[in-house]
This record gives sequence, C-alpha cells and structure tokens, in this order.
Amino acid sequence: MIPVTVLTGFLGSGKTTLLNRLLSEPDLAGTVAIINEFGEIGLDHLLVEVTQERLALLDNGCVCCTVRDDLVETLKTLEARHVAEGLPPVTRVILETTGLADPAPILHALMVEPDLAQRYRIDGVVTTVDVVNGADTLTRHPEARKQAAVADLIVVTKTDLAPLNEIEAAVAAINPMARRLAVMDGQARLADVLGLSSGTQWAEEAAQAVEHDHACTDPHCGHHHSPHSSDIASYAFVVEEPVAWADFRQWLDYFAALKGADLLRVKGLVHIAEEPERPLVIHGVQHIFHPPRRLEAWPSDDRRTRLVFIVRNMEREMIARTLSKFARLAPQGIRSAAA
Ligand SMILES: Nc1nc2c(ncn2[C@@H]2O[C@H](COP(=O)(O)OP(=O)(O)OP(=O)(O)O)[C@@H](O)[C@H]2O)c(=O)[nH]1
Repeated sequence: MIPVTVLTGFLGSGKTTLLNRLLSEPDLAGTVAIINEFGEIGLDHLLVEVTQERLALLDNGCVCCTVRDDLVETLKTLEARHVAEGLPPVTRVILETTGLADPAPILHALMVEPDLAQRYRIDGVVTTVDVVNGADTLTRHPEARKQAAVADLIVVTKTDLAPLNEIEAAVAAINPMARRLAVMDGQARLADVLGLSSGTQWAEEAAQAVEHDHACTDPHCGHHHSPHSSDIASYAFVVEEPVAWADFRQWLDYFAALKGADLLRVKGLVHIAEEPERPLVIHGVQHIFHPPRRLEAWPSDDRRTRLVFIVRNMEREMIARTLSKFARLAPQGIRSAAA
C-alpha cells in the first residue's frame, strides 16, 4: 500500500514551504506531490521545486466538488504512468489541498474508491497553521477549524515571527490530541511528519487523555473552552473489556447514519473479542469509515480499546452511553475524557 499524506492548512499558512522542504529530502525520492489548486490561474505548482514527473496538478477547482474525479483518476493512473515512462516506482504521495478545502472529501475518496482503497492508505493528515494569523483564522473561518480538527499533526509555522502562546492555545482548544510541531521555513524532520496513522499514536493519545483526566485533582486543570472551540470537541475513550465486532460495527454504523456530518474524525485501536491477539485500527471521517485494518500484534502491553472522537456539537456522555448499549458493556468499563 502506498502511504498518502494529506497536507492541508489555511491560505498562506506555509503548506508549499513545508512540502518543498520534505520533497528535498533524499529519502523521499520516490514521493510524488499532488497539488490541488483553486482558481483560474494556479501558481502553487510553479513554486514546488521538483521535477515535473514528481508533480501532478489538479486544477479543475476545489477538491470538494469537481476535482474529486480528477484526484481519483490521477491516483489510479499514477503507478502505470511511472512504469510507462520508465520513472522510479511511486513509494509515497503527498497531497497538498487548497487553503480553503475541506479535507474530508479527499479522505473519503481515499477510503471508499475501491481502486484507491486497495492501493493507497492514509498515512496522516498534516495541517499547517501560522503563528501570526493562525488564531484569528481559526476563529473566523470554519474551514480552518475543520482542517485543524481532522489533523493528526498540526505544524505551527513561521515561528520566527511571533511567540507561540496564542496559537498553541487556539490549536489545543480545537484538537488537543493531535501532535504538534513548531517549524520555521518548513524545517521539519521526516520522522515527525510521516507515519502518523499506525494506530499506535491514536491509542496512546486516547489513553494519555483518559489517564490524565482521571489522575488530575486540580480543579483548574485543562478542558476549558475558548472562543475557538465553541463547536468542536475532542473526546477520548478507553474500554476495559473486549468488544464483539458485530456489536461494535453496528454502533459505528448507527453513529455514522445519525451523526455523520458532525463526526469530524473517529480513530482508534479496538480489542475485538473474536481475535484478541490482533487489534483493529478503525478510521472514520464523517459518515464514512475506512475498511478496518488488522495489526499483526498489539503495539504494547496495553490491550484495551482506545478511541478518539473529534466531533461537532456532541456530548461525550452520548457517545459513551450508546457504546455501552450497542457493545453490551457496563458503563463503568468505559472511561472517558474531554481532552
Ligand atoms: N517569515 C516566514 N515566512 C514564511 C515561513 N514559512 C513560509 N513563509 C512565507 O509565507 C508565505 C506563504 O507560504 P506558503 O508556503 O506559500 O503557504 P501556502 O499555505 O502554500 O499558501 P497557499 O498556497 O496560498 O494557500 C510565503 O511567502 C512563504 O515564504 C516562515 O517560517 N517564516
């Protein structure tokens, strides 16, 4: 499976700068960049400093509408094109969205188009926010909030221009569980930006959030709401008992059908009763769930199901209550935290 990194972030937040930096790494020689440009005259592809065969351009509009077919076609024919033209095999794809794009339809295309779902896997969503305009942008633009909410990694850019405090707080209020990285001129290490969706990271995020919540006795600690977070919340759940897959699946289907539009992201590592040695990695964006992936083994001794929900206008009690009902679990066996 070819890993795909979705690189998103609001207009001018530093996506292309980061992309250039990554593409210049010798280890990414087999990486192809796909750029979605919006508007009559696209410029971004002129700013990306790689040879043309490592670049594909989607220039029919915004990924959320017409360009989706373009994206599917580009990815479907990418490998064949490389073989036909005698180019090195494609080992990785980085897809840069327009600054105004909602990343969800891109993730959907990767998850549900059969030809793509068999060949490509989402390696992670990386969202850039800049230290100067970022906090204001997050307050004013729902697109930017959504880009931050679905991120596995938030790259705070332009750190030479202002202190980090304000943007850190704004980002943490929207997606406290995403990893964070502060960079100047896109200078990030590959290891920090790639390989984000192994399931292990998500599991750790969830466990840490829940454990922190339960251990913390400081009444002033965390979880406060800021103007940036009025509609979006992150919840983590740790489930002590294994779950029957059919019950768990039914619960996910129920959620997707009923609350799809407000499920910005669901990710987790699930202990399935039928196959206790091999956890399932689940990954959902709004009403669509990726076919679950089974890991060969547990990444650590912790074998509890761990889930992360990033949602809009949803109470965590409702998630815990329905999980307990569908999966026939005692409510006290589900520990949760608002992160
Ligand atoms: N001072 C400073 N400027 C930066 C940094 N990173 C990027 N920039 C500048 O910010 C501007 C926007 O950066 P881009 O990388 O083009 O941002 P983008 O998100 O690709 O922009 P769009 O494609 O328009 O959405 C450019 O002029 C960059 O040179 C940084 O760390 N410090």
